[in-house]
Amino acid sequence: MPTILGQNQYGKAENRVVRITRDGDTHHIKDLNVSVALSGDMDEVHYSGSNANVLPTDTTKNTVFAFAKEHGIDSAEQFGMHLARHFVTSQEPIKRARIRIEEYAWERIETTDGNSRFIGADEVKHSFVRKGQEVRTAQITFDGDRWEVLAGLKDLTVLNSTHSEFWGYVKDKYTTLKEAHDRILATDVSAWWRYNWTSDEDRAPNWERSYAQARKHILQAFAETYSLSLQQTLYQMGSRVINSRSEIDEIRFSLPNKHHFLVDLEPFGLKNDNEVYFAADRPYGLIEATVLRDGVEARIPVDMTNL
Ligand SMILES: O=c1[nH]c(=O)c2[nH]c(=O)[nH]c2[nH]1
Repeated sequence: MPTILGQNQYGKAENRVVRITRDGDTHHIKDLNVSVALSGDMDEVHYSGSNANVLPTDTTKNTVFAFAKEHGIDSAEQFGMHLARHFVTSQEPIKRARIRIEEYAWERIETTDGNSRFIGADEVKHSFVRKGQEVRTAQITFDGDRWEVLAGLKDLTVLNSTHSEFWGYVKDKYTTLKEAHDRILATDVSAWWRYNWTSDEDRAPNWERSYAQARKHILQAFAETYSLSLQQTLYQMGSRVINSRSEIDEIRFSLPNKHHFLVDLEPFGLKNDNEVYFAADRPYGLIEATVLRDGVEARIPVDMTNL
């Protein structure tokens, strides 16, 4: 049976580009997932394998990152228009470009304590939390006599665009990681904490307020810690919760290190001054630990945060 080629398109999907714009020590973030689909005179590559009309998908990826540097990202629409116009007008065989973009919204982490040297008025200028993300969790156990209440959250996505370093680590023959003195630190916070209330004879905590306060302290500690490792940030977040909430004795975190790699723009004659990053989704570092009030026994199961 003879066959003919039908509709076809190609390009690089899901380019995760993060653009940081620095206005003094106030940083702005644009976080996009950009998919490029090109079509045009592409019969030959399908029929005979001739690549004469094919702009590599790898090039379309590079263009996304280079344009983030060269043109900035004012809006997803404008950025998409720049890209689409570029592909259609610069390559004769390309007749149509479809750019799909998802934009992830971030808001600044607020502080009310006024106790950090990194804080402006009431916001940390380089610390962000993803909008509308987290899921609140709870686990209640009762044996007819005693209560155990665990509470927590997951998918609370946070990012510091500076005040994070990672260096001085062990190096063996397989180590290739470059030491970082100014990197992005981003994670999806999963946490479980345990209330020390166990008996109906005692007054139970105000669950709503405790949750809101624990969340606030986690965010503020993340924003206000000058981090030398995600492990250190984790410990700061945990001890901030334990020290400020007497009703909580124990907190366990599972923190994926969401790596952001600086994109090498040198091949395109562009300098990347800590502005354009590739947000990798996997593999990721996974940093997990419990922080306890001194003298209490650890009860939160080690694998709780993976449930
Ligand atoms: O904060 C970090 N902790 C690590 O243990 C680690 N390991 C790594 O490769 N990068 C990082 N970052």
